[in-house]
Amino acid sequence: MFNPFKTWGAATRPAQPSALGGPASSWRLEHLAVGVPGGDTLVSLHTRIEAGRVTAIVGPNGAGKSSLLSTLTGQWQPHGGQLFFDGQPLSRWSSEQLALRRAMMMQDGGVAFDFTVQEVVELGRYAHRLHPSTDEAGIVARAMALTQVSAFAQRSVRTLSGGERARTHLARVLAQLWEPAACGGARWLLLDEPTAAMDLAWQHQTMALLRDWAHAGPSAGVGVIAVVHDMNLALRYADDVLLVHGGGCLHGPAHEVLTPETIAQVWGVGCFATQAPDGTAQYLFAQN
Ligand SMILES: Nc1ncnc2c1ncn2[C@@H]1O[C@H](COP(=O)(O)OP(=O)(O)OP(=O)(O)O)[C@@H](O)[C@H]1O
Repeated sequence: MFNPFKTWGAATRPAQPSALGGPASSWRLEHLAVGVPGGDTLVSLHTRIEAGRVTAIVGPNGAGKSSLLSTLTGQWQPHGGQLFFDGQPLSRWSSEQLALRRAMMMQDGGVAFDFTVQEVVELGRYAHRLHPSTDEAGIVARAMALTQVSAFAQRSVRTLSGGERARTHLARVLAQLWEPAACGGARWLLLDEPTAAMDLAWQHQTMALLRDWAHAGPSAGVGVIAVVHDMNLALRYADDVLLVHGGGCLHGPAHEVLTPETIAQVWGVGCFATQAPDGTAQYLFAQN
């Protein structure tokens, strides 16, 4: 049976020039089969994700979004196909090399020990311990200031609210990638529902910050891959959307993937387009 989710990927899109001026950095997913270790394959993907852009991973509960992230981070082995990071199979990268190039914020923000907020953010700098920056403390302080957790610096993360904890982990991953990697190449943020626990203002501040890191400012050129459930956040802040559904994916510009028709087909929710004052398309939803 015809399944559009298995036929349209971004694999044939031309490479974007790198905002860093170097060679384009990308993840290449070649017929990549993703699934829980020892379980069935959840989704197969054949596409390429490029740096200097925000890519939102969307899809229904259980579709395989977190599983895809776990595969991209190397925590889970692919069930099949190939996964290349900057042209090299992911398995050929050492964890030390990868830690200088990509930072991860997974769904469970719990920490095993009773760390303070500052200690959690300092963990982001662990990857740089052999070649520290000239201002390690300043990086940690600036990352905490950016996500406004400085006031909690000496509190145990276990005592924070869900949103405060999420902002602490956001500061951690930003601290990890604060400076361009000495080895060159773009830096990547892999984030699983970073805004899920955040209030309305922080959802927008976080997505705007991620977009700035991808597009503008001193950190321009960072690749951002983030699982999000909010279609309007994805429409407003993501360049591309990778929609995981029914064992396959759609990947392309956000407004081309997240059409009212596709949303109705995938989630069974009615969707009416409206326009924000800045011209951004946004949707109103109603159960069909
Ligand atoms: N460690 C695990 N062991 C067994 N099954 C798992 C495990 N992790 C996930 N699964 C199952 O794999 C499927 C995909 O899970 P995954 O977390 O990737 O979905 P998701 O798209 O991220 O969903 P959500 O939107 O609910 O976060 C689900 O059916 C889930 O129950």
